Amino acid sequence: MRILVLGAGALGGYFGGRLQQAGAEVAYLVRPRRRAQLARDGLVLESPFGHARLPARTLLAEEAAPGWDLVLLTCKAYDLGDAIAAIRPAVDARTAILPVLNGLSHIDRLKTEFGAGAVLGGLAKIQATMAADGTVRQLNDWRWLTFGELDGSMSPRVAALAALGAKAEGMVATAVPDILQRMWEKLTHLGTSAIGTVLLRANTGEIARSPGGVAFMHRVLERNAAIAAAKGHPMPDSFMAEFRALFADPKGGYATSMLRDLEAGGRIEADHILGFLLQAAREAGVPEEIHEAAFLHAKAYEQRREAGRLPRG
Ligand SMILES: NC(=O)C1=CN([C@@H]2O[C@H](COP(=O)(O)OP(=O)(O)OC[C@H]3O[C@@H](n4cnc5c(N)ncnc54)[C@H](OP(=O)(O)O)[C@@H]3O)[C@@H](O)[C@H]2O)C=CC1
Ligand SMILES: CC(C)(CO)C(=O)C(=O)O
Repeated sequence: MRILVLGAGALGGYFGGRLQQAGAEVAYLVRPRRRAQLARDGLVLESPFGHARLPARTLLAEEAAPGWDLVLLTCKAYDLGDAIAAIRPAVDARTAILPVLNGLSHIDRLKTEFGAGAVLGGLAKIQATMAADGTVRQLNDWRWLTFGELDGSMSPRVAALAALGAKAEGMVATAVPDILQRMWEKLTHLGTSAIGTVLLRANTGEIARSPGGVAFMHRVLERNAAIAAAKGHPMPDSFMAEFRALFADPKGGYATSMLRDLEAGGRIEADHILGFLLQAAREAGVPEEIHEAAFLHAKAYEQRREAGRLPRG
């Protein structure tokens, strides 16, 4: 399978590297700074499933050309417009586009840009980060890449990707017939985690050990589940039980990529995740004041970051 990975950051580097190890022909569509890093050091993975240093073939946007079975889209939501422009010359009639971004609204945007038939649904349950030196670090044993056709069919192309993923160490690649439901479950999970960890600037264990912390996280979870249900995607009981337990665990050390980005003084996906959920809460008639506070907190952070007034680390 010929795979073009847009971005070689945390998720692009990790899953691209694992698929490359499994035998796929992989190239990374990157910007000049990352290209230089990859040319110098290779793609460096540090992972509980084995470290690796892989040769990485890179392309810049102006070098992109057709001939790919799959584009794995791994940018942050705030880079989606540039990423769409970068992959456009690489997409032809046979190319499937698999986005792993958190959130949901990118799916409609990609359908509008490339046609509904080109776009798969996808989500990643993983905790990974890319260090300043370009090392891609997997932070725990989460390693799930889940994807599917938006119409629910089990097509040859999703079966082929699942078969390739089955050969890869350090990842579990699963094709599912209900990817939109799974994406709503991921948004309910991530949205609750992001609202809690970003608003309170703490991981789930630190929150759970604070007075009222568990009740607060459970309230956010219930509200996000109510939003998803109003959009036609009720959360299964097993999902609610799993996440109630996770948010109640005082020993948990669970944080989000949004908190990591914010603490590093980086850009965050405030509009795409928190703004989307706030709007959805309003549409669903779900009490919105916690969503409003989380979104406002993130937007005020963006103001302060843009003004160069973040504390020096
Ligand atoms: N990290 C995690 O643990 C998880 C992340 N996610 C989601 O996955 C998505 C990706 O996150 P993550 O991998 O952490 O992000 P990163 O910031 O680590 O990686 C994104 C990469 O995309 C590259 N990129 C963006 N635009 C372009 C472009 N136009 N051309 C070439 N490269 C581009 C960036 O390159 P450059 O370095 O040049 O800016 C960057 O390296 C997000 O939506 C996130 O919410 C989901 C689950 C877990
Ligand atoms: C849900 C979670 C926390 C892990 O997959 C995530 O998506 C993120 O950190 O962005």
